[in-house]
Amino acid sequence: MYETDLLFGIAVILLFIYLRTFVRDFLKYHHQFWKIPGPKTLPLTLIAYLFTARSNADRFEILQNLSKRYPRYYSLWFGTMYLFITDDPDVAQKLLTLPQCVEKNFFMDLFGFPNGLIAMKADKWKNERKLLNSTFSLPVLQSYLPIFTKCISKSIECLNEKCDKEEFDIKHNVTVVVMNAVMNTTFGKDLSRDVAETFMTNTEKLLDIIWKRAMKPHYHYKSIYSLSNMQKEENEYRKFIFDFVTTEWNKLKNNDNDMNSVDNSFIHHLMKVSNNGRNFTSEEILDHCGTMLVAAADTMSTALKFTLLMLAMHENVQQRIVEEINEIFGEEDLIVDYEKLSELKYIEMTIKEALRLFTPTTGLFREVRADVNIGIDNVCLPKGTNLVINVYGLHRKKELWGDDAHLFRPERFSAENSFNRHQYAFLPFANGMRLCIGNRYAMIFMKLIVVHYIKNFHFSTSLKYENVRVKAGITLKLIGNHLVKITTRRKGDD
Ligand code: HEM
Repeated sequence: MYETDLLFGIAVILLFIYLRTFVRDFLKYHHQFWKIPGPKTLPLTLIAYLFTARSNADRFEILQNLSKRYPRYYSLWFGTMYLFITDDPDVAQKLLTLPQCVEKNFFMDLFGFPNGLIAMKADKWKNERKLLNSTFSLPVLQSYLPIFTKCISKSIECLNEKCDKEEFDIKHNVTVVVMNAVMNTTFGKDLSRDVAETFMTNTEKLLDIIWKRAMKPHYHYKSIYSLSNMQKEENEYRKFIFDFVTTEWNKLKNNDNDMNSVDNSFIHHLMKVSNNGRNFTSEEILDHCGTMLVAAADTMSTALKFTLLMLAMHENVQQRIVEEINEIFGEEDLIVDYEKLSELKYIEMTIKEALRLFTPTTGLFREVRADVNIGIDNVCLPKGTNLVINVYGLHRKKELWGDDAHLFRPERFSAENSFNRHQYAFLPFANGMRLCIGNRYAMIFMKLIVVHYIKNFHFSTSLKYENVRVKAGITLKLIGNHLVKITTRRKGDD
């Protein structure tokens, strides 16, 4: 009896908190809510609607269908949150370039690492970003080329073991090569295969839990979430990553020799910034490094897994890449410096097309800090509105990409075909004020992987393009495995 009363009491209190927040926010936003198109359900109805969906993939589809039903933009209540969602490039451009929209919203607070660039509050972010830009300058990135090449050579040795055999999930190999490259350029350190995979597994699980929490409005309340098993799991994954970064940092900090040996890495460049007047605390250094590892690892491995799968499915594209490699390198062994890398235009187009269809980051989240006019239909968003740029929807819009928007066709990124394209139609790395700091890093590394892998192996798969299904998370996920078969590419195969 006592327990039932207690549970009833808790339920009443929670309902009260919920209704109070909802009524407060509803009074604040209702003028907009009625003006802007969107499902006019009460928040609880929409949540029920989303929850009756069988799976994460269905939920993602429901949200994407809403974008089709309300072209350009719409608004809805999600729990007690008022969301403004757009897949329109003009609106995206306006919002992503406005100082009033530089703040990340509540979803990004869940990411953690508050002193890292991704989740950092806007007031601090502006200066910090200026300082950190130097750690991703072109000379720094060019100096990473030999490191990337070494990691890729090791990866090719591992792939050789799978060559001319059965189909396998390329995920594991991609994970290891990405983690190794990122660890080397962050801490100047190699990882064993096991450690690389464990780090990636913890990262994926952490991001998965953050996403699940974001999708469950009752867990937006810290008091409720802290009682859940998800919170315990999240702590575990976070602790793994935090301990990992702390151990690496302590090793370097306590040993000058070690610090000198990593003079070509993010931590070294960060210390240079720190010694030049902006003294970072240990906490800030750990958050910056943790952010870089997590931000780089999951996004790049997602992008690469989809790119390789697309190559395996599109023989004609692979063939065109082989021709490009032959044109640029002839019969010589691959020695890929920055100039040669810049000449690999078709590989770049291929990666961009994979990033368009399978953008690792499906949405961008912001909070409006002062009332803003979105620049069309005289819509004004009040302070506090949560913005979502639906990048996945934007990248597949027929109005922007043509009737064949759903097809994998790298040619749409040729210079002539891109000439008239809206600057904000393609946002895999965001754009505007909080553009991804690692975008050039990612493109260099991914191009290098593709040129080496395709020079060495022919990719195929039994999977069919028309059966590819995805689900959203912090990064996009394929439903099923990235199955490929690789065979040795011999001279004359092309
Ligand atoms: C294919 C690979 C990548 C993709 C698709 C990607 C995507 C993105 C996107 C969409 C954002 C903006 C997030 C937002 O506005 O909420 C972002 C920010 C960021 N990314 Fe990347 N990223 C990639 C690779 C990398 C790499 C390699 C690094 C570091 C080595 C990195 C570090 C960051 C950081 C630190 C931010 C926060 C920037 C800021 O707010 O100033 N990313 N990334």
